[in-house]
Amino acid sequence: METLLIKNAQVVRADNQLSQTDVLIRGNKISEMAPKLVVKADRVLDAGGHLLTPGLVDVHVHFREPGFEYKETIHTGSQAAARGGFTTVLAMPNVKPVPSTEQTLRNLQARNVKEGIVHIEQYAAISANLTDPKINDLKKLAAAGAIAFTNDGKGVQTAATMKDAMQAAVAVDRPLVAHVEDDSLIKGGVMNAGKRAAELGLPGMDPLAESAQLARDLVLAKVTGVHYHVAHLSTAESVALVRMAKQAGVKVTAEVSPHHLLLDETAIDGDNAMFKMNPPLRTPADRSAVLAGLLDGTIDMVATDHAPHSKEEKDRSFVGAAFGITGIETSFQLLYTHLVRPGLVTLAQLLSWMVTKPVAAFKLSAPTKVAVGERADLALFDLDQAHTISADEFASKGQNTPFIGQTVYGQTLATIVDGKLVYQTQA
Ligand SMILES: NC(=O)N[C@@H](CC(=O)O)C(=O)O
Ligand SMILES: [Zn+2]
Ligand SMILES: [Zn+2]
Repeated sequence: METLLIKNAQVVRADNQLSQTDVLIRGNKISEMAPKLVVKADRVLDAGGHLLTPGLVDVHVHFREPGFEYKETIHTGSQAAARGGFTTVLAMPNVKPVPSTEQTLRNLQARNVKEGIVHIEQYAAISANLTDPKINDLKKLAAAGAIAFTNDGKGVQTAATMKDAMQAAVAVDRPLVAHVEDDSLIKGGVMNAGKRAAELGLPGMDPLAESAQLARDLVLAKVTGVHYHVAHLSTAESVALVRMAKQAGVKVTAEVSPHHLLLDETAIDGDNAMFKMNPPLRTPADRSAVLAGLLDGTIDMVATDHAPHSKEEKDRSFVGAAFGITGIETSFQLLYTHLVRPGLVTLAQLLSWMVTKPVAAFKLSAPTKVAVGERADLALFDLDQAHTISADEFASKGQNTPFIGQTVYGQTLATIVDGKLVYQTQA
């Protein structure tokens, strides 16, 4: 079996202390760890005293293939994931055709395996075209290996459809993931309704579009007993609802995106569609609330909602541009820089939100620690060297992020999947 020896790495222990180690990988597993390993290996990677972690896990990415390969492909999306330090991602079903049948799902899974350089789990759609009131055959889709079900991109508009979907998801013991958005409250809005939208003269979206549908779903989740997962939660009201629901014993988990943690509507510097995404950037109070929710465990994890679009689709005014920003190549770096470095959270906390919690919530096979016997899905990060994010460095086809130009720490030096180096920075 192939061996790879990683020399002189630092790993984070559960108590947030760093400890120095060499790591020997044999095949796809870690076979030995010790401060100094004297062994012959087929390949040696000098970690240079940098941070080695379990590969990051992102439960919310858009890879656009098939149907929208001009925005991203499975290959470029997974290269972007590796460049961000991610080794497992869960791909959203808003592609063409939407995986609503066993056959379309199986085709997509085969493509993920063939084209992907990281582990890609595939979501199946709740209903045809993400909009049909009648639900798909979730039993068949689960048997074919759907990791969970979602109509991400669209809210499930009626309680009847959501209740049916929850009951079907319970029956196959898979999570139901919700993009909560009540269309009747959106009214053509393109950013959060409120002060900034008024200043910019742009149509606003009522934040109740998120929380009102979430409240409905939490009641349905309580009654059906489903594991209900809230995608890209973004308002203070939503945090309060999930907090109450958890206290009431509802089986609910929630994710927040890096941009909702780090930006709010006051950052929108004009009619600049780099700041256009769904849900939109909210108020400073909402931003504080989602961070507080993450800190107190109401929100379980961070997910990027990596949503690449072409230059042309984002070069339009706010009203005409596509919703969504990329995120998988900058998320760890931004959160490390803005949350861990200033001492707001620990590295161990950040890794729990980007590895341990997503693995637990979605019952993934990905490793959650760097330890002997674990699958060798690993990432090596440079926490010391400053780096300025630039558009031309992305592996993703998408360059649509408002974080271009920011200086961050935590660049990925190397990423290992199943014991194989899939990404390494040029020295
Ligand atoms: N987040 C976005 O603004 N856009 C996503 C869809 C989604 O996540 O709802 C996309 O697919 O582009
Ligand atoms: Zn969504
Ligand atoms: Zn999404």
